[in-house]
Amino acid sequence: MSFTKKYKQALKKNKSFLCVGLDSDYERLPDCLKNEDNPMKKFNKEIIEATRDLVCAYKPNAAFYESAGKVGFQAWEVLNEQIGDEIPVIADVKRGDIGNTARHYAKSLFELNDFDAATSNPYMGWDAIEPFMKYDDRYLFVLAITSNSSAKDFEYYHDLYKLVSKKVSEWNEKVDNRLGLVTGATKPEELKEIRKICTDEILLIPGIGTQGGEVEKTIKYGYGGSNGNMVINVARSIIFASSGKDFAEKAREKAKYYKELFNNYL
Ligand SMILES: O=C(O)c1cc(=O)[nH]c(=O)n1[C@@H]1O[C@H](COP(=O)(O)O)[C@@H](O)[C@H]1O
Repeated sequence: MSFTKKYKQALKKNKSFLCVGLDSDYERLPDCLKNEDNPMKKFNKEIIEATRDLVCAYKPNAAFYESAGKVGFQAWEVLNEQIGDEIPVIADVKRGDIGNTARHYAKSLFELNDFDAATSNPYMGWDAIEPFMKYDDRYLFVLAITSNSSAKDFEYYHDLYKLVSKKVSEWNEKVDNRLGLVTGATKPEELKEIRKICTDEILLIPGIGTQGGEVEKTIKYGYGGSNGNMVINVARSIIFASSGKDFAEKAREKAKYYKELFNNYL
């Protein structure tokens, strides 16, 4: 099933714009898991089981898996299986490279690992994106305005984030609307501008929770098309809500809180 279809089904079933970020930092895993064969795998399993009816997507960020070495690679490889067929998985890898190399990134993410979507840095332009689009049921989220303070170094220059949004909207005509944008929740006014350009694209919106992003404005400005088209990511505030034995239970409570908070502003 395509990313878009899976996303829409999960949205409808769970009535939630929440995406749980599986940024399972090895150093922060609860002590009670330290004796497991693979603590990261077990942690993810518990978090997924505790939240799967509360989300429209999951977003694991590759950095946390790569930095854990073998344990991390093993945990990365089983994510799709652990999550199952009903919830889409966005591999946050921010890949962007010359076409020949990008082809291998796409193969790794969409063939070997079978993720539903990925993230990409658009700095190198269309030929860095095209190889991902050869997989005609997959989706790619392109960075437009990021949540960090140094976004100002490049992303505002000549309104670069708006140019990226315009390009994505243009490209979408040739790739059957399989490109979306990443727009940080810490920058709601820019999100509003992006939504004017990309009226129907799915927006991946990180930055709520630990980074202090704006919830009310995010929902107000981010909602697009007939069913909202937002994937609002929260990672640390949910998955590390407790470092005790009740970590999964507390993660569920937090996920429920965010799901309802988002829905209250609709
Ligand atoms: O592409 C992203 O997901 C992303 C873009 C951005 O502008 N800001 C941002 O925080 N992210 C990612 O979103 C997640 C945010 O995690 P928390 O701050 O713990 O909720 C991390 O995986 C970041 O790498």
